[in-house]
Amino acid sequence: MNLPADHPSIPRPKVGVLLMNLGTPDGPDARSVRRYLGEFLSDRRVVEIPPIAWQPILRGIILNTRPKKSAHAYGQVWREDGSPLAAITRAQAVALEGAFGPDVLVDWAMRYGNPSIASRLDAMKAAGCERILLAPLYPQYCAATTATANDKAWAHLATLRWQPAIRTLPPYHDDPRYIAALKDSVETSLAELPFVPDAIVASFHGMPKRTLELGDPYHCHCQKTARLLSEAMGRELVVAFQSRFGPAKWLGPATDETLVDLARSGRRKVAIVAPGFSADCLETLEELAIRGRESFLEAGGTDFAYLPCLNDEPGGVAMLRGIIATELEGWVRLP
Ligand SMILES: C=CC1=C(C)c2cc3[nH]c(cc4nc(cc5[nH]c(cc1n2)c(C)c5CCC(=O)O)C(CCC(=O)O)=C4C)c(C)c3C=C
Ligand SMILES: [Fe+2]
Ligand SMILES: [Fe+2]
Repeated sequence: MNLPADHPSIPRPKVGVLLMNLGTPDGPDARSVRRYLGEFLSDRRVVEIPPIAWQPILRGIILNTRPKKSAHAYGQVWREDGSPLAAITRAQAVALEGAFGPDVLVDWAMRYGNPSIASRLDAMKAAGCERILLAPLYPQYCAATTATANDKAWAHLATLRWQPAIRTLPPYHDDPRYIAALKDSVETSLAELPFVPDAIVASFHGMPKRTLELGDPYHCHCQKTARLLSEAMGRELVVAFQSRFGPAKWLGPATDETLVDLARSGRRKVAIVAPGFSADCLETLEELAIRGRESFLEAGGTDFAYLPCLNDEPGGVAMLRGIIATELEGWVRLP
């Protein structure tokens, strides 16, 4: 007798879905930020300078100057339930609990800091998960984000005698469900504004230009997301790249300079959205919504609005449910 693979009499092992995001300090204080930045900026996927040259600069200069400044910035956006990035990623995991049926556990982890990827993989194994979907929550693939999150999981799996089966969530920069969720979210936010923007900026996190030249698809993925979102909305979007770090040449145009140029060229009412971030975080809430606003208004702009990320809003959660369900095919019977 040949039973179909999804026959109800065939027992199914438990499945884990691990949402992974970048990471964040444990507190908005210089000590915690120093520990976090030390781990983050020592990752060779993030700073591609040989350690012999980079570590003295990192330990001797950056970790002695940046933590105080960054801690102040984190303090401006910290919430009762912690760092926005961690709190929102946790809320996304909670919102997805039960979404794939009783045999699928959903949990979350951070590439740097806590909760660590290793500790959550261990918890999933202890709960009986024999199959795990690693889900780096980056719509656009970048070696400095997607690949390093997966690397960290592989490194832990390398220590296990009995490994679970593993799949990874591919980048979803051009998935129609992601583009539709972005369009709905942006249009809903725009409808609530007290002004009609002259320009809408789509700001993506930057990266060194050299990584594009070395073949990282991140820049192309960002451009494609922006094009598809612009087509879906039937409106022009101004693409820019934020969060420049260090002296090397980064992808451009830079968001801060773009905002100033827009104000000076007479586009005085601007809305800005950050489609590359699945959750609001320091880079959106402080760099865009606070500092971006200041520099735009100082340059002569009159109205500025930061439009939130998809976060744990129903549209964003439904999109995550859809793209994750696609990857679970054959592993679970979806409710
Ligand atoms: C969304 C994609 C991201 C890419 C690509 C990325 C690349 C990248 N980032 C740095 C340096 C820093 N990034 C920082 C914060 C930060 N970066 C991302 C996402 C991407 N980074 C997020 C979501 C966050 C926010 C974290 C939070 O806690 O809210 C910071 C730390 C903040 C600070 O001290 O100002 C640094 C530094 C590099 C070098 C890089 C290279 C490819
Ligand atoms: Fe970053
Ligand atoms: Fe920043």
